[in-house]
Amino acid sequence: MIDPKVLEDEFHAAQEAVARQGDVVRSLKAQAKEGHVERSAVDEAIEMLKQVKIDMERKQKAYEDATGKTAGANKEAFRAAMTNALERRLFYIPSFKIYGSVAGFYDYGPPGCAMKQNVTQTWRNHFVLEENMLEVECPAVTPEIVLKASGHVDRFTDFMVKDVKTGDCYRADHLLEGTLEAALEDTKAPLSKEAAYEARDLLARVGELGAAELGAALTKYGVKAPDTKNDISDPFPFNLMFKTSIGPRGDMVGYLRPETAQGIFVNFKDLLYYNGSKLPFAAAQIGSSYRNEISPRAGLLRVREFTQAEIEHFVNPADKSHPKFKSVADVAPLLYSRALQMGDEKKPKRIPLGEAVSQGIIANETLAYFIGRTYLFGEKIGLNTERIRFRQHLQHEMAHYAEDCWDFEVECSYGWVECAGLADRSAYDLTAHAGMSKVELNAYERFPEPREEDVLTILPNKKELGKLFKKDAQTIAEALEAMSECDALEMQGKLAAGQAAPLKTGGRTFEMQPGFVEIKKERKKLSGRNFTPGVIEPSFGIGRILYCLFEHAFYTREGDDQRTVFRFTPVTAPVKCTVFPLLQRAELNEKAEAMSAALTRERLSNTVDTTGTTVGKRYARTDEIGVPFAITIDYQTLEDSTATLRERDSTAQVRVPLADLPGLVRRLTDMELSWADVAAQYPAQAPASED
Ligand SMILES: Nc1ncnc2c1ncn2[C@@H]1O[C@H](COP(=O)(O)OP(=O)(O)OP(=O)(O)O)[C@@H](O)[C@H]1O
Repeated sequence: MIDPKVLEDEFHAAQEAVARQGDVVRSLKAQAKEGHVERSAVDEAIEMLKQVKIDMERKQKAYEDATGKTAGANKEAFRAAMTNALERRLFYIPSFKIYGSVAGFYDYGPPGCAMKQNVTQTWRNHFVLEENMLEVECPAVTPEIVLKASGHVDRFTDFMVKDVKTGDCYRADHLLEGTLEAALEDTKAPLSKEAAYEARDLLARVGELGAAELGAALTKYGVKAPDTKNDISDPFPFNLMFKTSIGPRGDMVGYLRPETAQGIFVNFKDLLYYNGSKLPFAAAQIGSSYRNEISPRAGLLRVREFTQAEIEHFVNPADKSHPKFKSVADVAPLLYSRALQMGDEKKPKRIPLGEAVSQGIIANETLAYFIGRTYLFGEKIGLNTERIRFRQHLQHEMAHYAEDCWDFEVECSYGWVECAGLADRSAYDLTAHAGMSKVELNAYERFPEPREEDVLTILPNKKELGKLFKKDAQTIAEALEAMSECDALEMQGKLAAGQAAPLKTGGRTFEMQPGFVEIKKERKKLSGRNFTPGVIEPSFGIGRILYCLFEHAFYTREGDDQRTVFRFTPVTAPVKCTVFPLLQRAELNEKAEAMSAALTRERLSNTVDTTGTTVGKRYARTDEIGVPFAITIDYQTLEDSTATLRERDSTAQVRVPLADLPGLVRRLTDMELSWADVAAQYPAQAPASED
């Protein structure tokens, strides 16, 4: 195998050749304009540019195939150029900027807001509308008991280390990961075979290391504070939730929710009733979540307040088929299954979802259905489907109750980023909330035929309870009857051994003695059963998706003056159309305003640019925020009521009657029509110079 370093060097050399040839083309073009060189010299140089580009792409691919990474050095330059465009055009802005900003918080500016809204609305249409999901909106401030039940109060922690001199905080696992990756990639001082094996093994387990093991590893690999190279403290757990108090007395602890899902679980009983007590059904929530991330650094990818879009699809655990699975059975996303991750090649593979389920790669149809729908959603909003994959959690990455988990990962300059998690969480969440709230969170299933089964019965001895507990007896009897099977059997065990057993209800604890309650299993004929539904949870982060979309859409236009463009799909583009009066003349401006009003009536966001600068500059400005279509009003418009319509990516133009334009742009935006359809229907217009 060729040394990846050699491949990387070859790729960089090819990149430089492209840049040099780009300069040659630009200079020849300028000279040709002045008549100093023949046009054929420009064409020859452009042909040459194409060749060196093909060579560069081949070398980039060879490097990426050999290392599984996105080609390195230009990543930072690409990201810097893109974030520059995003921040300059106010897609997003560090929050509280005039006060020096606070890490992990961003404001969306006008185009950012519009895009976020478009992505969220597309998500709602694609999932909520399509599946008839029950959408809810719950408060972000959540009382402690809810998050105690879900496990967040005790376990929603990351290990943190501090710079011993400056007190700066870092995520311990991220520091270790960075150090291990650098050690494994270091071609100047390569690790021995054994050391590389150990480092790789540790890297795969970083997320599950306890404090002691993590601390030992940080010491062994000599990890220092990245900014100062000072020593770091031992790792210690840090809970990521923002704590607050509810009410003026300040004695009720609350947290800002770290995910929107819990709001759905606590409403399960009412939602099931709303759905006619029928399963399966799904509920969804879109809203802000809050995590006090230890060291948020990667822009929108890791922030402290972000929008989540979550689905909880409740199913009978005995039947996880999905009625619409057929519609995605032939969809073949890149699947990075456990087996492929452990295999020699370590590469994902396109596998039709029907096959993935029948071969047991994905645990069940419902989970696979959502994987398919997520893939189609990514495609719809304009993510590059070659840079989308679904990575299955390794066994040790999954919570003990989870049956199968896949991350929807999107490749960007930071590597593969988790943009959504899709998990079969079994009945864990509802069981946890039923246990804490003492409210039954069950569904009922009627059997096709009655059947005989062992059934648990709980018979409180009301006479005995009344004598001892007086007015509390009724509450105690009800709490006994509402016990889960697991709690009841535990109590039965204690009472049978002649011991007392505690019963917690309404914030108090009562001691149950033998004889207070009879707990037994009886054989009964049943026509149905109560059960705790399982849940399949697709959980999306809108900000991460948006960021990846920015990266996939950003490019610098061929050759000439390196204009930056976002090739957003019309569905997600922040503004759908710009209207330009060719020159600053009242009669042209008037027509432009009328066109803008007509577009607005079609619910198409649009702007009129009357700045009077060259058309080329105005096109460049709209390309830079990804506006897909532009209408130019010129003197011919005054004569024959037509205008030019330009498409951003091809820069092609057609001449269209004014009356047709709003409807046409509407259909293009809804992707009912392609640009090829439009070009076939209307006469081409020789493009005005874009210089
Ligand atoms: N700090 C964050 N900033 C932005 N989006 C986030 C953040 N944390 C989670 N998300 C989004 O919410 C989705 C679901 O949350 P989940 O709890 O599964 O994330 P996670 O596994 O904790 O993420 P990570 O491991 O990257 O911290 C993620 O796939 C991601 O898109």
